[in-house]
Amino acid sequence: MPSRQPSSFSHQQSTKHRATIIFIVITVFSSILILIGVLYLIYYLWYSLIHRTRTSPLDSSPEFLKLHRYSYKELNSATNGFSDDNYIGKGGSGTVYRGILRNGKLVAVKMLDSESLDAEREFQNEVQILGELESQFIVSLLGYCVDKRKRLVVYEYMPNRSLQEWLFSDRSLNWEGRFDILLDVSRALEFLHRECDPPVIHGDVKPSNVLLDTEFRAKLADFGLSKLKTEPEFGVDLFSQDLSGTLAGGGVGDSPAIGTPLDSSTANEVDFALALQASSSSTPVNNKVASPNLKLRFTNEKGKELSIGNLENGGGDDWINNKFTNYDDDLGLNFDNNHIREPTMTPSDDRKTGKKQWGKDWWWKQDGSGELCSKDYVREWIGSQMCPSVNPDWDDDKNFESKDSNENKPENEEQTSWKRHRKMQEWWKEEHLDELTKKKVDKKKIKRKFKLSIFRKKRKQNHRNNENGIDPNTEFSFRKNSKKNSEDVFSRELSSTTSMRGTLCYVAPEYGGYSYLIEKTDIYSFGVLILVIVSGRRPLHVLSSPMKLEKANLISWCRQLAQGGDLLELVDERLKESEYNKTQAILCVNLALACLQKMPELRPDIGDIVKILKGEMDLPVVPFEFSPSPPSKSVGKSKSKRKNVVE
Ligand SMILES: Nc1ncnc2c1ncn2[C@@H]1O[C@H](COP(=O)(O)OP(=O)(O)OP(=O)(O)O)[C@@H](O)[C@H]1O
Repeated sequence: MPSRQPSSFSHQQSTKHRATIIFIVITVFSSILILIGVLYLIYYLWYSLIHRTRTSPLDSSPEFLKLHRYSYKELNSATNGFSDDNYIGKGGSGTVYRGILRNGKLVAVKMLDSESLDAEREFQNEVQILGELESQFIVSLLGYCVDKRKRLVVYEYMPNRSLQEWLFSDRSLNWEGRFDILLDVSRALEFLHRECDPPVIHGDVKPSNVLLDTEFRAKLADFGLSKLKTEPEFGVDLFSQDLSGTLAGGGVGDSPAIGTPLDSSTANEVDFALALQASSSSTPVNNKVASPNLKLRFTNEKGKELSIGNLENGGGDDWINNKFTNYDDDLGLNFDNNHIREPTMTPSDDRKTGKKQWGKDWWWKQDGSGELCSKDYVREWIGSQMCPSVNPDWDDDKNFESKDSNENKPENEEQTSWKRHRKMQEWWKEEHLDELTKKKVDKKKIKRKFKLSIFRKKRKQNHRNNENGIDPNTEFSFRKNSKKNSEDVFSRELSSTTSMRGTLCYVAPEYGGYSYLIEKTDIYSFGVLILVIVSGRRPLHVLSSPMKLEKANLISWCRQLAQGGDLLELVDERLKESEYNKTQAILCVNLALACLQKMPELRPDIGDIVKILKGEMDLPVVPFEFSPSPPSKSVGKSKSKRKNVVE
């Protein structure tokens, strides 16, 4: 009996021990489970939070719902991992690849540059606007992909790529093909301006945005910069707002020819963006005039500096030179210094005439010997972008003020340069502050828009690109992250501005940064497109001899010819090798002249353009500034429209 007691005790002990172990195990397990649950919950909350911020706000918008949403995996396999073999081209906002979807459909996939805010905006624009459009003249948007930070858009594939690739290469388009393309683009614009409600302004009409299908019918693409014409913009009449009562005679009918020099009081009223185009007026200038505010410098073959012109305001040239020395390279312009001679007109001559020449009439010099070159063109344009009153970078200059005031000390090169820079600012203030105030521009907003530093950075990058052998025959596109590869004509970022849109030479003069984008802005670009299609060359293109510099600016050259030359001189030499429709070519050039008028309201509207191209309507009266006969009011009032067609 006594021997049983210890055994029962040990049994009790072991049961208790087991229970403790089970309890501990259960506690540990449940704690682990609870911990895992809590961690999962935290992860889930974190993930959904992150996921939500990465989802495009447009995801729930009706346009998105209508469009097909592709997965990144799907597009990745369609393009074979975005392989080089499928690479089509690079634009200002992304890279385009050819792809084959699972259903066998051929598509073009554009991968937007993910780092850029502009890319996000362009993505939303493209999807919201293009996603809504259905027309045989507009490239179809098939779908999109949003994957974390990646943004992709899927378009119908256009086998013959862009018009640019046909116009500026060895391949050639015959006259009929070119004319049909013009008609198609005009119908695309007619659809956008007249059939869409609200109207859509494309904002970037140019050859690389005209895509060609198998039959070489054209479709307008790239709505990244496009804009819906919103309510407050209806009826906005930019020019009558700003210029009425300031131009001689006040009304349009009595206003001077667009190209006629204005006196200094009226010149202040002209939109500073006129300089953007540098599309000089057709009015010949009898005196060779350098921009009174720019001393122009070139280097001859031996590296010796040629100095052209003087500075009324004392400087700015070094600054401009330092900053933009390579722009002629960037534009692919070769200079034959023999063409560059000293202008005979000095600033004092300029004062005598009482006319401000800046931004006007400076490109083309009547006697053909004092032409300025594209460097000046770019300088003038750049100058127009550098609004000192609103550009934070100009403030740096204050640092040099003390140095400037210390006149006893000899100036070093840097000081001289900055002094000129400051004078340039003052001049700019003088020239443009009025306009800015008149337009009630929110200066803070503009300050953000004119980020010179970004421009400088980009300029350096572009220069590097140039050194790396990238084709310098380029168009300047006001877009971010332009890194097209060497086989492609690439766009270049000049500003981070949100409203500065379009492509240099194609953008209308009134649209210089912050004015309204209106239908007539597209009409201007269409005018440039006509000339480019007819001539088969870029709007700004300087070749070494035998082409003279006066022909470098296509628009100016066309305006010159309109005043007494043969418009058919503009026609692409490749077309001249065989028969082409000369009547149609003349009609096109005259139509271009009408579209290129500086006053937007004088440009024909797209409905009329389509009718004119179809032969259903006569050309409008050619602006008397382009008339071969001396400008007179009676010409403008001529009853016979056809008589005014320049031939
Ligand atoms: N749907 C398409 N089908 C075939 N090729 C296309 C299509 N879309 C674009 N491409 C090609 O890809 C190139 C790049 O197009 P993208 O629209 O990105 O830039 P871009 O129009 O050349 O320049 P930017 O964006 O600066 O205006 C075009 O020049 C064109 O040749």
